[in-house]
Amino acid sequence: MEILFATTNKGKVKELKSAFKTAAINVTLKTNADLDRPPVIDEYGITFEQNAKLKAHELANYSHMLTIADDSGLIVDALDGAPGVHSARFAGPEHNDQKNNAKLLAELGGVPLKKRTARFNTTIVVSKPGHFEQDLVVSGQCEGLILPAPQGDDGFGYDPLFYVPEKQKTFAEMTIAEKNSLSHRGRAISQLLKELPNWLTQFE
Ligand SMILES: O=c1nc[nH]c2c1ncn2[C@H]1C[C@H](O)[C@@H](COP(=O)(O)OP(=O)(O)OP(=O)(O)O)O1
Ligand SMILES: [Mg+2]
Repeated sequence: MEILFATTNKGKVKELKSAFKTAAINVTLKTNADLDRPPVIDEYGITFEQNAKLKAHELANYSHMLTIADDSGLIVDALDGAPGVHSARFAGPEHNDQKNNAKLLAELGGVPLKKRTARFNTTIVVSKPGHFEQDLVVSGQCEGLILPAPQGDDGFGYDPLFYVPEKQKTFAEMTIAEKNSLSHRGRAISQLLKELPNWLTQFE
């Protein structure tokens, strides 16, 4: 079976591919990078689910493929839940991972470690062209702390600042398999793998 992962984020692709491989799921995963001039999605939703659906539906319509989309973000308690659904564009129009991390550290300047609690959320939507009312929606969360300085070189996005107390490591200090075993995205993917076979039967 061929599925489109409607994303431009190579880090997400590595994690989903690794999880599918571990679960021995026999799926060929394509991404936006495999399409000819894929649409750029305006993620104007106010929830992760809305944004995941915007991505899944536009790319399903464009590709005519069964399509998965992932909308994720970091929810920081001391910032009243910011950056949340705005995590990708936290640093403004010229955002990138480095600028987003710098902005997060600046906003949390002077906040002691025990008040730097945060969680990641991933919401994944699976859409079949022509059947959007039957979307499959799953989510996962992971609790952690925002460190005052980056630690580790792996991963992407806010990974070097996101510390998981049980592992005494940031996401950027974990292998993909270890991150998937406890991360927001890993948990959402586990739920997806549990629900997908039964969800697919309604289209047989
Ligand atoms: O596991 C993660 N570890 C660290 N950072 C993460 C993670 N997961 C999402 N993030 C960051 C990346 C981006 O700044 C924002 C999500 O934004 P989000 O719109 O979902 O993804 P994106 O724009 O990078 O790719 P796309 O929309 O094409 O799937 O949060
Ligand atoms: Mg995005």
